[in-house]
Amino acid sequence: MDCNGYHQENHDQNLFPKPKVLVLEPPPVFKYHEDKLSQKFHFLKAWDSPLPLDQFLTTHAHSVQAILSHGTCPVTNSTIRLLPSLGLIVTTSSGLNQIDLQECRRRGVSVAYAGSLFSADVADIAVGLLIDALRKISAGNRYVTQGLWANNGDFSLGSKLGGRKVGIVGLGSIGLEVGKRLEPFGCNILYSSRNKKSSVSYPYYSNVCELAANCEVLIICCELNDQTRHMINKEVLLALGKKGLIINVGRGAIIDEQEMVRCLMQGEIAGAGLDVFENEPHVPSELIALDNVVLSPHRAVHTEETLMALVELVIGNLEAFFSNKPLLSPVILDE
Ligand SMILES: O=CC(=O)O
Repeated sequence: MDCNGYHQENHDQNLFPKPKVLVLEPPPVFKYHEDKLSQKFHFLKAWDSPLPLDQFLTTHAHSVQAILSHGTCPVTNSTIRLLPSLGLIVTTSSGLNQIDLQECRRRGVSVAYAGSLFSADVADIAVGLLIDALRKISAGNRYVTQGLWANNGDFSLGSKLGGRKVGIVGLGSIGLEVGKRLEPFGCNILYSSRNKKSSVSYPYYSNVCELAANCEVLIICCELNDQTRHMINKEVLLALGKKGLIINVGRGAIIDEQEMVRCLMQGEIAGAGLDVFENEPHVPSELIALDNVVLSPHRAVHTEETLMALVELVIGNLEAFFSNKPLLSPVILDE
């Protein structure tokens, strides 16, 4: 047994109790794989307790060494401060905006995340939303299922994907996968990113507004942080222009959602394909009513296959932590 009280080969709960892991809100992975996770760890379910959160945390304060979190579950500095034994936060997300990383750094709490596990799945959805928005697949589905086709209605023309100038905002692992998929369709890829990438020959724009002015589609693939919050504002949307489409698989708050809704309603941009929203699961009713908008419930990251791989990664990270081994997918918390 190691100093964290964890014995990897042991399965006898009576002799060696399972390590306790705090869960603030049920992560989506619980819905499918809770049994598998529970074979290894004892989950303290804050949301299931009649106690108010603070009281629940205070009750378990000294026994919580690890938290299992997910993309829309905030782990705030007040939560971290109530847990003096906390050493690890494992999030099932690639995004980290929901965790107070500064407090983790200050306290020496490690963080593990999904890394690029979802990048291919997210890129697939980005391309799917783009094709849907251009070729009106969802709108066509509504047209048929609402009986309009049978009633000799008129269905408007879509636009071609090939030859389109696509601006990728954030050329990390998701953005690169999006580019890789769209090149064979004959799209011209441009991008903006914190830094110019030597691995690609796509034209680079350090300014997102200039990128928008030079492309017909913007695909948001970057992370949400203080620099990117509302980075896609009125100026960028107007630069994208009346024929422009916006696709978002990053985080809702990267776009000024109110401004985007206004631009869509007033025809200042042509359409949108959105997997993420500012205030999930709330989606502005104006977006729901628009026929030129394709909506998806923040599911770009979830496929059966990737969730299986995610469970293994979560288990691997927790086991590594409780046996004092290096984490499988650590977040590097810079000074
Ligand atoms: O959106 C989900 C994630 O960040 O993994």
